Amino acid sequence: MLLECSNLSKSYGSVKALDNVSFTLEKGLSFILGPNGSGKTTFIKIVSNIITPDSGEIMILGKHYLDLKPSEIAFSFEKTVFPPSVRVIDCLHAVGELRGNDNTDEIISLFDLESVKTKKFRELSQGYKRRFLVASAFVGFPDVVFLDEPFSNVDIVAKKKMMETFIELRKEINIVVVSHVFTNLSELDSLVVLYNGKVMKNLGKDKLREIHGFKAVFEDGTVVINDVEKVNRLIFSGKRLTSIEPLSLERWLMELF
Ligand SMILES: Nc1ncnc2c1ncn2[C@@H]1O[C@H](COP(=O)(O)OP(=O)(O)OP(=O)(O)O)[C@@H](O)[C@H]1O
Repeated sequence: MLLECSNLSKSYGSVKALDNVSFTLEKGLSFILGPNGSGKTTFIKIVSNIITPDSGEIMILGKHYLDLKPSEIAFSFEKTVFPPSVRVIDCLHAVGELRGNDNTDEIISLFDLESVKTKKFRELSQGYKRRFLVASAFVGFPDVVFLDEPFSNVDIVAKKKMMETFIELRKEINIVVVSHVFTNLSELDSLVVLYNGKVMKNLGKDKLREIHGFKAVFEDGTVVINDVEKVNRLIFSGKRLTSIEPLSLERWLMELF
């Protein structure tokens, strides 16, 4: 197991941003998903020690989360700003030195930063800034990387490439993506869905692969998911079936809300 979060709570005044949240993440590639205001940022701020929880515990790779060293855990935040005049390549080298393993060249190649490596942070487009911030978390190949909204401002081609890179890297590095957008859900090793500060779903690899089937909609608005007997019963009771369509993991997720 990669991460165990137990009874985690954090309130801002009367707002319960995380309300007694417990979940587990498997090693590999995981997503923590949720709509705006569900508590995702609060969680990543706690893990990165920016804020302290009111109660609860997080264990990562068998250690208390605050006991992990910079060579073991890394973060990419949505709103991180690097010094504007620092060059991409110099910044990645500095991170590599800090983590005791400077594999900047490999990172530049993995995240397609070759064309901008000599540019200064302020010269990067929003999409390249995001790619650079995400890439910087992987320098030195820490044991686990937390990525806050890694796909924001990234075009669809770069997003696809980034996701392929995550899928490739997960054999060596545990990756936790915190996001309100999702992709390739069936390839994940675990998924947590947060909603209003609570865990709505926590699924591992096997369950994620199981979510497929069908969705039947009846004329009176009744929706039946993956229940052939119920569909038969409703048809026998005289209800008219208006549509039946395949159910994907993405559709299943949307049905939750
Ligand atoms: N510093 C703060 N002070 C007061 N309330 C806060 C603060 N930070 C977050 N909140 C509230 O806590 C709740 C959870 O916020 P959080 O930012 O963790 O959600 P989120 O899932 O990351 O949302 P988003 O996707 O919009 O970034 C929201 O109701 C938010 O308004």
